[in-house]
Amino acid sequence: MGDQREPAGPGSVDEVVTLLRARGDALEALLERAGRRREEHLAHEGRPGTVTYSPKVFVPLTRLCRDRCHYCTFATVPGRVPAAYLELDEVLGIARAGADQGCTEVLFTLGDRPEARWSAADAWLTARGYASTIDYVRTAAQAVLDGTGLLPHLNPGVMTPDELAALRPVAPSMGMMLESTSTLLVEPGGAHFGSPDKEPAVRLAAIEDAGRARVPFTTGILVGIGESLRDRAESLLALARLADEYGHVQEVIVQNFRAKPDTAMRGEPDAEFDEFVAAVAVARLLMPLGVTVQAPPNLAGELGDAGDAASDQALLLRAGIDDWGGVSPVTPDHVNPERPWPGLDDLAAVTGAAGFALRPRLTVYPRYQREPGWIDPAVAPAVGKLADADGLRETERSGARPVEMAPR
Ligand SMILES: O=c1nc2n(C[C@H](O)[C@H](O)[C@H](O)CO)c3cc(O)ccc3cc-2c(=O)[nH]1
Ligand SMILES: C[C@H]1O[C@@H](n2cnc3c(N)ncnc32)[C@H](O)[C@@H]1O
Ligand code: MET
Ligand code: SF4
Repeated sequence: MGDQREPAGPGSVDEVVTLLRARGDALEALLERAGRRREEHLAHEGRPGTVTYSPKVFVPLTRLCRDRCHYCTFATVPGRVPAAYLELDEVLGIARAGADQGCTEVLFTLGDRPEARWSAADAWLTARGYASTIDYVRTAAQAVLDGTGLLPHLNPGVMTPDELAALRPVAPSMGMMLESTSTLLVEPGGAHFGSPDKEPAVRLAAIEDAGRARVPFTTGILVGIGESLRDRAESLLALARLADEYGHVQEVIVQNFRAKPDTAMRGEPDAEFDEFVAAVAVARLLMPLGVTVQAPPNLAGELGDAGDAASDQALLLRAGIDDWGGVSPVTPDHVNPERPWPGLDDLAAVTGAAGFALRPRLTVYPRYQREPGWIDPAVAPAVGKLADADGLRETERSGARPVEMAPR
């Protein structure tokens, strides 16, 4: 993987900020550059003309969390949930429903270390003999592997080196968003005030630890949480450096937080989306070849307006994404529950109209399957059973239909 880094262009923070500001003709030029870089990336990976997604189910193992991110509606209090954690049979029920629909991924997304804050979480774990939330994640992921053959992707927040090592045999990939390198956000009034796990130094160190542990890793940034353009530039540069140094960053998610209607950007929805699209394009330019750039399709467009979603999705494709992330025929996006998944036919149509074939993939990307040392021997057979010859997922077996490609 070592030689994949080419000078992708913008080097200094100032240059990156200028690109993030691009609008009008400058934005058009940026999108074209990013599109060319995506073609280069896909050729480098041996899958030209292919945009992927992961057919998945979402397992919100616990919605209790020790952090208090101001944008998060996922985290809640013990009184509002039937139990602190899902039981193993509930997890398996969700995974089996996914298997029936051709899914290959079980996404474990959960609150960070809730036992450090909530006695209900601590009591639940203790009663069942688990030492920590991460210990229970390991058991639940193993149960999914054994019971369904689906592949766990683990997104449990900050992990220590010991925890990464413990989880590696039960999941071919893990992830954690950097969110932002902005230290101001952790100060009073900031979106991360009261969230010790969102301290930028802690997050950067955890992503680095995942690299040392050789865990194929998903990370990314959240756009529009009060960070400045300079913060955004520094965040993307930091991720590019980590990807370059350790080679473990399989994908970078650029996720848009949509500011609520009563905040500063009210009345400028297009400007807001252009700003997000510029961030996507800049991510593509900065990342080494081999790093997928992902944007979720369900956060595009005005809620309930299919045409608007389709045109926003088309813009994301122009900005250089090559993946839509996890899409579920079974479970909602529990992090953004008001935003339903697009139908696969619609997503295939948008992707096809842009000149790409939409293909299902596994949680772990093909290059980590090809190169030795990335996937733990304990979980490698489960990956092998689901993978096509090229390391993606066979289209027929996933329930997704092949798409006619429009001329480019
Ligand atoms: O449905 C979602 N999937 C999310 N995913 C899942 C992602 O779309 C896929 O699981 C990965 O691409 C692996 O296939 C994340 C995965 C990570 O590792 C880190 C953050 C996220 C964030 C989300 C999210 O907000 N909603
Ligand atoms: C799982 C990931 O989802 C993102 N996340 C959390 N809350 C929101 C929201 N309201 N809108 C968009 N993304 C969000 C964070 O980046 C987290 O790491
Ligand atoms: C629901 S948020 C995703 C997982 C973890 N709590 C984090 O913020 O990183
Ligand atoms: S750490 Fe994750 S689950 Fe917890 S409040 Fe923040 S975004 Fe929500």
